[in-house]
Amino acid sequence: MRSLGAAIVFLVRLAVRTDRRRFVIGVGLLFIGYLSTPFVGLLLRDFTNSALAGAAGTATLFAAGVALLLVFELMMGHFAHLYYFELGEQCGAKLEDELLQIANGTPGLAHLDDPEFADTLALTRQDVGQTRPALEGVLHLTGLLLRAGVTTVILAFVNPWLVLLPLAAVPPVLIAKRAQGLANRAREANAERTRLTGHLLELAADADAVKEIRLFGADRHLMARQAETWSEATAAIWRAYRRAAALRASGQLLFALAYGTSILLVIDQAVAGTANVGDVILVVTLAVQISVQVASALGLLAILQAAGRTVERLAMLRERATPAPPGRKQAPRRLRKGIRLEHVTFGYGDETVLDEVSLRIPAGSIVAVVGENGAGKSTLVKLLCGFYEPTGGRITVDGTDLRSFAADAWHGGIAMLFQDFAKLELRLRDNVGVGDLPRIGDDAALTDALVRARATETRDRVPGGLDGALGRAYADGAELSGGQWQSLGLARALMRPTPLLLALDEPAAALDAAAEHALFERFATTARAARRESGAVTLFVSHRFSTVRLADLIVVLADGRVTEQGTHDQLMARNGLYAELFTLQARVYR
Ligand SMILES: Nc1ncnc2c1ncn2[C@@H]1O[C@H](COP(=O)(O)OP(=O)(O)OP(=O)(O)O)[C@@H](O)[C@H]1O
Repeated sequence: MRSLGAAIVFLVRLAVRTDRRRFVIGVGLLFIGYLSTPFVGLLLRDFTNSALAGAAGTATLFAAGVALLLVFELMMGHFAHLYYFELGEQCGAKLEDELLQIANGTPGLAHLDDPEFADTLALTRQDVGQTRPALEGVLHLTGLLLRAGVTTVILAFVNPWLVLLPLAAVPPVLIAKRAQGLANRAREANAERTRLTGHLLELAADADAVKEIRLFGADRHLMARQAETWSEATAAIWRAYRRAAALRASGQLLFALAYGTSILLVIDQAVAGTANVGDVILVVTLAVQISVQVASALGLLAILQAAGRTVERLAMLRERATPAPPGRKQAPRRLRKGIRLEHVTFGYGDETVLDEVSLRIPAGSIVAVVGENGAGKSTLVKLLCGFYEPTGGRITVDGTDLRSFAADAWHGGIAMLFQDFAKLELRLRDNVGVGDLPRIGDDAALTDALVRARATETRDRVPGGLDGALGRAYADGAELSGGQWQSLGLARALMRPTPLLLALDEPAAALDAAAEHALFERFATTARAARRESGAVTLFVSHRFSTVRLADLIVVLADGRVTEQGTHDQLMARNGLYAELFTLQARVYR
């Protein structure tokens, strides 16, 4: 019940905050409509009595009154709907906004890696689509309660015992609440399976995955797994639904008993002469109304209980979201000394990924990070970008702890190409221009970045050039190769005029050898310009040693530790892992 109350308070507050005028008018019209219904019973009673007394004129007037009242009730409901429908949609949009804030307003990425947070976020996003029905549910339920109040008063005038009839609606409501809880628990217990089912379906329909899936003949296997998981999940959920339906039916049976008893009571009164036929018609009409109301209230309660869960989830997300504290420092405009990692330790969960990493990266230097798969190279880059905070040690920029900078300020100084760069299916201008939003409309700046990223050929392939659309999301969107998408990612990174950190995580992974060489040449030119302008540090992760050897400092990571560092010549002379890997690659590519 507490979560139900919380949902009602939450939704009413949200609606009032969103549009008070619309709320008041919508509620007013709806309640007027609801309150008019019981009076239909009174008019029917008077119609019956007049007809039986042979007063045809009065009876006709009452009959017309019934018709008018019914039309009035319908009209009020219709006009009210226009107001609260729109309001419900606005409330949903507001919650969507809040969820985006929660997901993006917390600095770093650690919260998104937390499975509980990610699951709750996904579930809440689904549920937010139900905001409008939930708000409608609150309004209708309140209307029903008001109507029940008026009905009770009218019934009390016929026979005081009849006030118990609306109360007889309470047990079915409580039983329905239990039934809904049963169904909810079953859905939650099977949420993992339901998610897996959805994922397997998406995988089978995903254009990128489908090639390999077909080639390996794995489609049947995946669909069989999907069908198996789906039938397991649905069997468990349907079992719970069947039990919930049986419980609800038992509640409704209780109400039907009360309904029959009250009609017998008033018929008995009529036989004894303490009530007239009109009273019998009145009670039958009101009892029918109550039974319809009980059925609608049960449906509304189910919606509101789900809304209660959403409110709880939202509260959990709000609690976990930690916006950056205000008053943090601004990042320097120019690097003077450089970046230092002092005994940096980090892990995504319990497992340590970086272990006591200490490094000095002087301002203006070009650093290459090498190491085997899973050694922690990308993680190191993400820590330098401030997406995660070290669990031990610290990273300093010109002597200042990275944690003390405002996240936005530090990100503003980073030009980054991620290993899993984003294929932003937007107009080409937006795809590249988001790298430096103030210059998104500056064709010269965009072209310069495309030239430096060697992406002009890609631009020329896109119908409409800078304003052409990219990707499958558009009917006329240009589809690009992996390397072409990456070249746009690089152009995006190069949009920033004076970065402090230019970071490229395997920039050449999708390029051929000639393109890689040309890329590094241009990259070195950009790095030298950035070094002059802002003392920028350039850091790149690569598995290609022909490129790596050109760096000022090469860092070898193994199992999350720095095992070697120095220039190419120093590391070759050391004859360690670097020398071994370099020689191996040189021999293969000779
Ligand atoms: N978001 C994440 N959540 C949990 N574990 C992660 C996450 N990202 C990476 N890891 C784990 O951290 C370890 C280091 O990953 P990282 O991507 O830093 O390696 P890498 O050296 O860049 O590898 P590669 O050369 O294959 O790109 C791996 O064991 C990986 O499974």
